[in-house]
Amino acid sequence: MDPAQVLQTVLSVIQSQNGGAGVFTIVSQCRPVGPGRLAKPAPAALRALSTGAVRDWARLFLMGALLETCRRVLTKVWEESDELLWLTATFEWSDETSEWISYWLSQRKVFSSARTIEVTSWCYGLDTTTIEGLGDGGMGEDGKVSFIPSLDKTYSLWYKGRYMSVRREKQNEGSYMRPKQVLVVRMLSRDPQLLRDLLMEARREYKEARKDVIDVYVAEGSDHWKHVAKQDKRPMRSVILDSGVFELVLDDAQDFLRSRQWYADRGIPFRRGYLLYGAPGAGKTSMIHSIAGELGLNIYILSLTAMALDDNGLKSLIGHLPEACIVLIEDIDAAFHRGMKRNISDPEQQARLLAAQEGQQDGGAPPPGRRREGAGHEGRILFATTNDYSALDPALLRPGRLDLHIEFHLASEYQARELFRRFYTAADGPGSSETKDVDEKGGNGAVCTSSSTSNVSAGADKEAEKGGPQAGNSMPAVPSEALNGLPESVHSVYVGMSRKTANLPRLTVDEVEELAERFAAAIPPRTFSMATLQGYLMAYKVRPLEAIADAPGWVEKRLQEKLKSAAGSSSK
Ligand SMILES: Nc1ncnc2c1ncn2[C@@H]1O[C@H](COP(=O)(O)OP(=O)(O)OP(=O)(O)O)[C@@H](O)[C@H]1O
Repeated sequence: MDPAQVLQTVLSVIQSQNGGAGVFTIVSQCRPVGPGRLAKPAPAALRALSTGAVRDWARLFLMGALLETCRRVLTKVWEESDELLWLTATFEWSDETSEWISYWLSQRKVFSSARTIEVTSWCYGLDTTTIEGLGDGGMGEDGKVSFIPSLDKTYSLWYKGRYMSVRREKQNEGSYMRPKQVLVVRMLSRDPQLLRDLLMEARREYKEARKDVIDVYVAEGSDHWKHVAKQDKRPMRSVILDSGVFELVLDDAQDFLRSRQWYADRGIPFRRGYLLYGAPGAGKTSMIHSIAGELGLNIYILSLTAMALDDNGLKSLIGHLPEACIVLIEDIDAAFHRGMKRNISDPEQQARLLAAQEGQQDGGAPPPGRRREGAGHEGRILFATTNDYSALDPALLRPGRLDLHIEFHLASEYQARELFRRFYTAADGPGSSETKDVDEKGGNGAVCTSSSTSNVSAGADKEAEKGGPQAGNSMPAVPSEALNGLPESVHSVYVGMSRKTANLPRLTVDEVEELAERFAAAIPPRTFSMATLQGYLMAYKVRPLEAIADAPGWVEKRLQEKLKSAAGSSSK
């Protein structure tokens, strides 16, 4: 028998048993075997449209509709109950708030007991967990590694007696279709205060853990600041400047940060810009880092030469800055010197944008979720540095753009003496106590006139830092003439000191003072940069007496080199 016929028969039987409830129709795709065709398909098709069949279709349809409705109702109820029962907060992974939560988590048991975790030696600005035994394994600073939540993994824990979950996941909502990562925190509670408490607690712990460090970010693309370094705060006293310069800038910046209302009342844009210019290696960058530490602000470095940014890109980057931070543009002359054409259209616009100022004013309102601190502490401070003041576009120098222009000079006698003194004073030794007042000091601080400095080749520093023939920790006998006139105690400290104990010689304050005087007397003022002097002393790390003895020869050699290079460049 034709298989189709067999099937047809079976189905007819089923249909008759069902009283016509289920109707199945088969249209044979097979070619008829015999001369006859498939037994009358037309009645089957007609049967499919019979009253019973229509009723069955309707039933089927109704059942489907019912199921779908149930599904939707349940989903809605679930969503509603979710809203009712849970608190949910989403943190952008690239935002600092995520770091607060990650750090807070890292201090909880959840990470020590988790079976899946992401480990990185890159600290994301965090000192989270130390794994013992990794200290010498090159895994992060002091063997510290960061534990961060794994992607798409949910971590559960209890907060103030409430169940809470944390999940790091990707969302396809990032700009330019880049998926963005978020940290989703959920709490089984109806009290939103709980979430605020968590946030405050996480922030407090995070800030406490980081009170001695600052973060450095660089611009990446037009909408992202990449964390590149975590630095210990540089003590103010380690930057030796002419009297009053550091204090002038620090006081001004502190005053600015406290004056938001003052600016608002007078309709003056809340911004402050400083231009540090002058000799290379004079301490411009060092001062900015130290001031950032004093103000507790992170540094955002904008490299205008390295990035092909147009107006919009720059605005967008500025819009992605936290409201309280330091923006640093190094070598601003390279980006905007006279006559140089950038993508950014007019110089006025350049200056406005370079001031890296209020997002609102430039139309670049900070996106939601950016850090907002107490109103009194908000404010971005711009530092721009240059070695070539005269090359700057006048638009950048107009009043109201970069408010204070501070000139940095080559080392004065005072600076040379202070450098020596601090170099050879043990941090915990007798010389570490309050430094004495020194009579001779440099200029009066902020200078707005043109620079009269001469540049020193950076190569000099490098050579000295490499150590040259004298570098190293070996302790040859100190030339006796270097000891002439020095107190006995000093002799005993240096002569025959073993390599092992040759960390930092113990000298009394007076002894260091005396040596520092002699060093400063050997260095002609305003001739070498502080970086150059530091490089020289590095080669005599634990040999201050030799540093003094060799200084005249070194100065002579350097001066001759300078003369030669000056003659070479003038003959060209
Ligand atoms: N005034 C200073 N006090 C203490 N150290 C200094 C001083 N100036 C320079 N140094 C040391 O010299 C090195 C270079 O200094 P820094 O980068 O701050 O100079 P700079 O003026 O920014 O140079 P450039 O203009 O070339 O960028 C650093 O290691 C720093 O510690």
